[in-house]
Amino acid sequence: MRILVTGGAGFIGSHLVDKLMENEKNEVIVADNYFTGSKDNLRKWIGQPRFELIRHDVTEPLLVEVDQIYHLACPASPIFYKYNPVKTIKTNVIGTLNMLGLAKRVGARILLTSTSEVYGDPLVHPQPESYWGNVNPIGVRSCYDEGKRVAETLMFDYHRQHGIEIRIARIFNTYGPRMNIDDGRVVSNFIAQALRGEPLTVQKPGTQTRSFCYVSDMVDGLIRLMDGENTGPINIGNPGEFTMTELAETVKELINPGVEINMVENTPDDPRQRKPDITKAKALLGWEPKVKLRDGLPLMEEDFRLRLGVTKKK
Ligand SMILES: NC(=O)c1ccc[n+]([C@@H]2O[C@H](COP(=O)([O-])OP(=O)(O)OC[C@H]3O[C@@H](n4cnc5c(N)ncnc54)[C@H](O)[C@@H]3O)[C@@H](O)[C@H]2O)c1
Ligand SMILES: O=c1ccn([C@@H]2O[C@H](COP(=O)(O)OP(=O)(O)O[C@H]3OC[C@@H](O)[C@H](O)[C@H]3O)[C@@H](O)[C@H]2O)c(=O)[nH]1
Repeated sequence: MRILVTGGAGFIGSHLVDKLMENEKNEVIVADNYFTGSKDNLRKWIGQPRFELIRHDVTEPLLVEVDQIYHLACPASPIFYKYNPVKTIKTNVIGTLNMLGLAKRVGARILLTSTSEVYGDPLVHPQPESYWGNVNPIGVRSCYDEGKRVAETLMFDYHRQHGIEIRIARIFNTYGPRMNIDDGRVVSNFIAQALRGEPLTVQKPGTQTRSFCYVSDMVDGLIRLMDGENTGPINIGNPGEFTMTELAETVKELINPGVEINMVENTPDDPRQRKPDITKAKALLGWEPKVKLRDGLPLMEEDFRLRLGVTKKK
C-alpha cells in the first residue's frame, strides 16, 4: 500500500506515520510545508527506502501515485490558525480540493481530519455526529471551523458526484508527546508552565470543558476508519470531560504541586463545553480510547522534560 500523509510532519501526523511505517508492506509519503510541523518529528524515518518527505504546500496541486491519502495538513492550534486566517481557509478549502482532485485522478481513498470545532459552541451535549452545530460564520475561529465544514462538504460532493471513496474523522482535543512546546493549546501550555515553575494560565471562566484523547488512541481510530467500510463523519475522541480548572489542578498535582493557577482573559467564541458521543465509533469501528488523562499526562511530561531539559527531582 502506498500512502500519502499531508501534514505528516505535525503532531498527530508524525505519530500516524510511525504506526503506518510499522507495517513493512506500507510505503509512506509525507507532504508538509513545515508551518507548524518539523522534520525532526520524522527523523527516524528520513533515509528509509519506504519513506519519502516532500516540502509541499497543499494549496498547490500535487501529483503522486498513491492508494490512500490521510489529509491532515492544516494548523490546529487556535493561536496558529488565527495567525493568518486567509491562509488557514485556503488550506482547508483549496488544499482539500487539491487532495480530492488527486484522489479522483489516481483512484485513492481519502480521509479528512475534521474537527469537533464543526459543532461550534454546542447546544447539544455530548455531541453526536447528527448534530449540525452552532458556529459563528464571521468570527475569529471561522477560518478554521467553517473551513473544516466546507472541507467536509467538498468530501461529500466529490463522493456523490465522482464516486470518490471518502472517510471523515471528527477529531476531539488530542494531546501527547511531540506537541510543540509553544503550540499554545491548553495541555502543552499547562505542562510546559508546570515544568518551568510558571503559573498555569486558566482562561476565564475556567468552567469551560474539553475531552482529551491520547495520541496513540487517536491514531488507532484514524487507521480503523480509513481501513473500514464507513464514510463517517465519525467522532474520534475520549469522552472523559474536564473543566479547564480541573485540568490545571490535575497537572499541578501530578507535575508541580508548588505552582500557582492564574485566571487570565479568554479569546472570543471559545466553546463552553465539548464532549464526544462515541456510540458510532464503538459500533462501526470497534474503537474506544484506552488511555485515561491521568495516565497520558505523565507520558507527555516525560517528553517535555527531555525537550526542556528539566530533570525530575528525586
Ligand atoms: N490535535 C487536535 O486536538 C486536533 C483536533 C481536531 C482536529 N485536528 C486536526 O488534525 C490535523 C493535525 O493536527 P495536529 O494537532 O497534528 O496539528 P499540527 O499543527 O501539529 O500539524 C499540522 C501539520 O500540517 C502542516 N500544514 C499546515 N498547513 C499546511 C499546508 N498549507 N500545506 C502543507 N502542510 C501544512 C503543518 O506544518 C503541520 O505539520 C489537522 O487537520 C487538525 O485540524 C486536530
Ligand atoms: O493556556 C491556556 C490555553 C487554553 N485554555 C483553554 O483551554 C481550552 C482548550 O483550548 P485549546 O487552545 O487547547 O483548544 P480548543 O479546544 O479551543 O481548540 C481545539 O479543538 C479542536 C481542534 O480542532 C483544534 O485543533 C484545537 O486547537 C479553551 O477553553 C481555552 O480557553 C486555557 O485555559 N489556558
